[in-house]
Amino acid sequence: MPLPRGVRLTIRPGDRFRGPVSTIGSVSETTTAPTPGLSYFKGHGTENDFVIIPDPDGRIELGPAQVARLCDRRAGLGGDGLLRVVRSARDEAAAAQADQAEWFMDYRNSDGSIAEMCGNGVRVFARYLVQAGLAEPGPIAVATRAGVRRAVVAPDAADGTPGEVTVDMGRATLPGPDSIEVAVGERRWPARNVNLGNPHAVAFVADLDQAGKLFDAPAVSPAGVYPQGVNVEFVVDRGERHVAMRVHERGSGETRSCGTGACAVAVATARRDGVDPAVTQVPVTYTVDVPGGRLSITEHPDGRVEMTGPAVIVAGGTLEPGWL
Ligand SMILES: N[C@@H](CCC[C@H](N)C(=O)O)C(=O)O
Repeated sequence: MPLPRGVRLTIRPGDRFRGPVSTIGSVSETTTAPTPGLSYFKGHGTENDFVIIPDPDGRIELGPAQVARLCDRRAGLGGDGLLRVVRSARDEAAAAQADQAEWFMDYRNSDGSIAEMCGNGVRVFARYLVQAGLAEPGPIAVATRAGVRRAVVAPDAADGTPGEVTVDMGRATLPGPDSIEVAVGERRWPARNVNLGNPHAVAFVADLDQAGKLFDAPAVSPAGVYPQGVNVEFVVDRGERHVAMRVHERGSGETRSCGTGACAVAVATARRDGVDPAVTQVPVTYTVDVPGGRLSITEHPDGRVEMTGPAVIVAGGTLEPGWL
C-alpha cells in the first residue's frame, strides 16, 4: 500500500526504539518507523545479499532496530545489509550530490549500523534502478556517503542472463601505519590498511581456513587505527594476478563477498607484487575469488579502481502491515 504523499514515517523517541543519533560504525539511533505495506526487494551481488527498500521521495526513516529486523535471516527477510533507494535531493545525507547523482544509496549493515560505502551494494542498486525503470541501462551515477560512484549496467544476454555491472569505485588510499596486525585466536598476520571510502585491513595468509570460523571480529592492532571499526580480508594466491579471499565485515560478520573488500585486496596485492599503475602507467587487473563468486578489479594509472561483477534482483513483495 503506497503511503499518502507527504507522509514521513517516523516514530518519535519513546514510541518503540530509543537512543542517540547514529554515526558510521555505530548502531544506536533515534527514530525508526512502523511501515504499513512497505514494499521491498531482495538482491545480491556474488552472494552479498541485500534487502532493498524503495523510498524515492524520502518518506521512510529506518532506525537500526528495524534494519536489523529486516536483515534477520530467521525472523526477517534476511540480508548482509540494506539499501534504501531514495532521491539524493530528498535525503540530507546526499543533497549535496543531487546535481551529480539523482539516486542515493542509503546503505546499512545488518546490525543496523551505517557504512560509508558498499561495492556489491552499488552494483545491486544500479541493477534495481534499471529493473524498476528508474534508470536506463548504461552509465548511472549513484550518490553514497563516500561520494558519487558511477556504475555501468551491461545489457542482458540473449538468454536473459543479467549483464554484469562495472563500478568506478574511486581511488584507494593506503594510509598506514605499516605495522598493522590482524589476529584470530592465537594466529597473527601483518596487514595492510586500505581505504575504499570505508576501512579495510588486508592480511595475506597461507590458507583461508587459518582464519577459522570468523564468528567474532578479528582483533586488529594497534588500537586506534580504526576508530569506527574495520572490515578484515584474508587473502591467498590462486595464480598470476588471481587471488581468493574471505572477509569479516564490520556490522555484518562473515559474508560471502565484499566489493570494497575485493578492491582493497586487489590494491594491496598489487603493492605486495611491486605493481603500481601510477608508476608504470599501465592498468593492472586482478581476479578476486570470493566464497560467493568472482570479481574482476582493475586499478588504473590515475588511481581509479574499477570493479566488475554480477548483480541480481531475486524477489520483491510487500511487508505485512504492522510487522516492522
Ligand atoms: N559488503 C560491502 C561493504 C559493506 C559495508 C561494510 N560492512 C562496512 O561497514 O564498511 C561491499 O560490498 O563493499
